Amino acid sequence: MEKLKSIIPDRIKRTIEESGPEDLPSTCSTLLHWCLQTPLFHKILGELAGSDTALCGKNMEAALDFKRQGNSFFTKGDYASALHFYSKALRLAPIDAQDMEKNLVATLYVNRASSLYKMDRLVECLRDCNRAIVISPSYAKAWYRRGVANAALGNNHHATCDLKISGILEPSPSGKGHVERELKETRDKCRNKSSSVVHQDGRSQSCIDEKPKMKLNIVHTPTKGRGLTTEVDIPEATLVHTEQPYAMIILKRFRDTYCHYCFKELPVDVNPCPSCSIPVYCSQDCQLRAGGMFERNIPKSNSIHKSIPDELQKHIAEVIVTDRCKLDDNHFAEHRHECKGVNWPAVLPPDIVLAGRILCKAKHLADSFEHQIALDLAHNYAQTTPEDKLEFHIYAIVLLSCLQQSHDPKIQPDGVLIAQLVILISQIKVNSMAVVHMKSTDINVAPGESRAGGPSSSTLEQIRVGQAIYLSGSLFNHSCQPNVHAYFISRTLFVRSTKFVAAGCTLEISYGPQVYDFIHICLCC
Ligand SMILES: C[S@@+](CC[C@H](N)C(=O)[O-])C[C@H]1O[C@@H](n2cnc3c(N)ncnc32)[C@H](O)[C@@H]1O
Repeated sequence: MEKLKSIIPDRIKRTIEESGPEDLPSTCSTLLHWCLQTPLFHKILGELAGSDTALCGKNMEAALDFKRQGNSFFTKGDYASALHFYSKALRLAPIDAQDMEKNLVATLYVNRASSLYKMDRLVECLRDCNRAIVISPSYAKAWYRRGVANAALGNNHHATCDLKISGILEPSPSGKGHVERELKETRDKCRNKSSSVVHQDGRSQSCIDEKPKMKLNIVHTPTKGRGLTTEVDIPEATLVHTEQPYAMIILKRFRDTYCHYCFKELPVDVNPCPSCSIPVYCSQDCQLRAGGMFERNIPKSNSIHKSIPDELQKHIAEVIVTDRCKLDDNHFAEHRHECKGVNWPAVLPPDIVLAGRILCKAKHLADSFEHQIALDLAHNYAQTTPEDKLEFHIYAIVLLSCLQQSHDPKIQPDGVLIAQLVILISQIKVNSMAVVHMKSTDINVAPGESRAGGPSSSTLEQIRVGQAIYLSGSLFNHSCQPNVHAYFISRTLFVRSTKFVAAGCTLEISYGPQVYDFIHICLCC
């Protein structure tokens, strides 16, 4: 990109660097025209959006190689390393690929479930069994592993059903004998103990249902543009605002450790995107919310095996449904347009990929690219540095061209659309919030000094996991002596008062220690 920037003719650079918002359709159109005639632009576009250079797609050979390494560690009893390699294989395995006669992804989930079982991670083991069963409901080994894990958890009724199904589906006589023995043991245990059901999906219910009781009003302030107030007095520690993001993106360095949808730390049984190798999620639920439903030929439970009795068919249907979340019709799957295996979603800066998400969401809501994509947010394009103006232009053209090539050929980059995208990028710079999560790390001091059975102390660290646009939340202005504090739980923004705020006072957060791109006005500064 730097190379492309360096060969832009000076006269085009100058008009862009001196441009105001009203000049954008013309400057964007001029730069687009130059790009389209420049071989380097087409080369860059080919690398970012071309299918022959796509590195972020699925890769059967690499997946099989990781699977072999996983199997080798499993055989040696190194279950943590086996789990690591099965997860790597899952990230690359094509969803419909067969490995011998079984679906490769389902096999990998069962192999990983076996490692998790050995590591005594039974809830995670059950989740992986469920994932395998959703993909291959007639996979005897998946039902067997599920039965054994349920038995270990004391879910005796589920264990018995799982093992009975496994026994019916298992083709080999020795395998059937093995299942029979396990079933007998489980039945014996059932006789001696009462059954307790341990939650199988391990998804925690959200504890974030608190809603603010007041309405926020938009006011025009003399020095800071629009701001927010309320008509009532606000006691200290009152929740004044909650909001879901309009669009959100994880930062590059947290791609392997945090869920790309809910931004929580990843569990050991990560869920990869079924269609590309970039995002990983903490659950099937998050994966579906981010990527939408990938239609596959999942057999109806009653067609799995004719000799399975009705009560077990019911059990199969319940298991298959466990991992499906309900999405409303208007739900926008924010990663869907990015998962074609091409490189741009992994390579372009998060700000720009976020702009792509907003653009595609606007298209999804309006069902067209012809409608305005601009959001009702402040921007400061006029005050932007000349270098940034040039950069916004280049990225806007590159992003639109990538989307046209890899997502929707109906997108036609022209001066007007590119100008809207340049403004959108400026709005993201001014309004996007750093999504910060707290992480506690246990610290053990010298061995003799630590308390028995636990760490001697822990530190609480703020981790900036991602970046998001909250349409109302971005109306909070900055103060060095703020009266409200913004924090995040998963994707939700919460704003709470830190002191008593009298009715009519503007509610202001601290944007944090940074170099502000506006003339910073505070009573205290
Ligand atoms: C996230 S927006 C806040 C909402 C904005 N005032 C509006 O009208 O949409 C950030 C912008 O608000 C203005 N702003 C916020 N706090 C300010 C402050 N303490 N001093 C001056 N301008 C401020 C700046 O223009 C800044 O770029």
